[in-house]
Amino acid sequence: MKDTRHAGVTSQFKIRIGEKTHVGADGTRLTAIRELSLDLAPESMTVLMGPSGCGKTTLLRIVAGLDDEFTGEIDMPAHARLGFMFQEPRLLPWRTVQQNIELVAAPGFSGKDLETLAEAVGIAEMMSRYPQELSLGLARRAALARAFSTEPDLLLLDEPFVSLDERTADRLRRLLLKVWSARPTTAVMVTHNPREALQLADNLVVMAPRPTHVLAVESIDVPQKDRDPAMIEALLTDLSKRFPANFSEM
Ligand SMILES: Nc1ncnc2c1ncn2[C@@H]1O[C@H](COP(=O)(O)OP(=O)(O)OP(=O)(O)O)[C@@H](O)[C@H]1O
Repeated sequence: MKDTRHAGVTSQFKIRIGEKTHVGADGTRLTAIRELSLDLAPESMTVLMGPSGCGKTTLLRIVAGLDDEFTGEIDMPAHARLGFMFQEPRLLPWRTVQQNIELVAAPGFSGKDLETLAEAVGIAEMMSRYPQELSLGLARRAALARAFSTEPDLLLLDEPFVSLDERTADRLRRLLLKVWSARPTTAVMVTHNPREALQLADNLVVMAPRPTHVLAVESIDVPQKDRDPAMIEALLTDLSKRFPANFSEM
């Protein structure tokens, strides 16, 4: 499944940020990122782990093209399609789940593709419902389906499973791996949950406090489906010794 990934292959996504400074309404300047360089391995899951407020969302917003007030460059193929999944599902309330997905789906995404995806993420029965009729867990499933329906070249996930109960979060992580393995795409995810990071990441990016940059990139070579709790705990013990600010219990 994952043998389509080639860690040695040149990245199509290169992030080079000299500096990103936020300017508050009162003129206060706050530098969130300084000298950050990161290449995303093709069809890999890159997970960003950094102290609270270090600049992770700022980084995702820049990569997404939502913020262009920075020095540096984001190198990606022209016409690369981006998919997003944020903490808030951000579904349009006046459209059904199906309409929300169809609105952003890739041109070649057929009705059959939609059916298959809805089935895979467990929302087949919910397609004619409106977002406010869904629990947060179901709304996140819909958001996951919407993100994949765009058939993205780059998928950006900003704490997609935060504030869900652990069982629901775990189910959603499995769903993410399932749909992602069926159609591997280059992905970047932000999380505060070290176990989640170790369960999902091919490459784990250890980020410095603000102004943030990359402290280390740890590759986890064992396929996600073969990682058991004992292995995750062993990795976590090792990382929390080396990077206590990023991997201590949160
Ligand atoms: N639009 C903005 N204007 C001013 N300051 C901002 C703006 N957006 C973010 N910041 C500040 O920049 C810093 C980095 O914010 P960011 O949201 O990127 O951090 P984060 O690592 O994603 O945080 P968290 O871990 O809490 O989710 C924070 O101090 C934040 O308050």
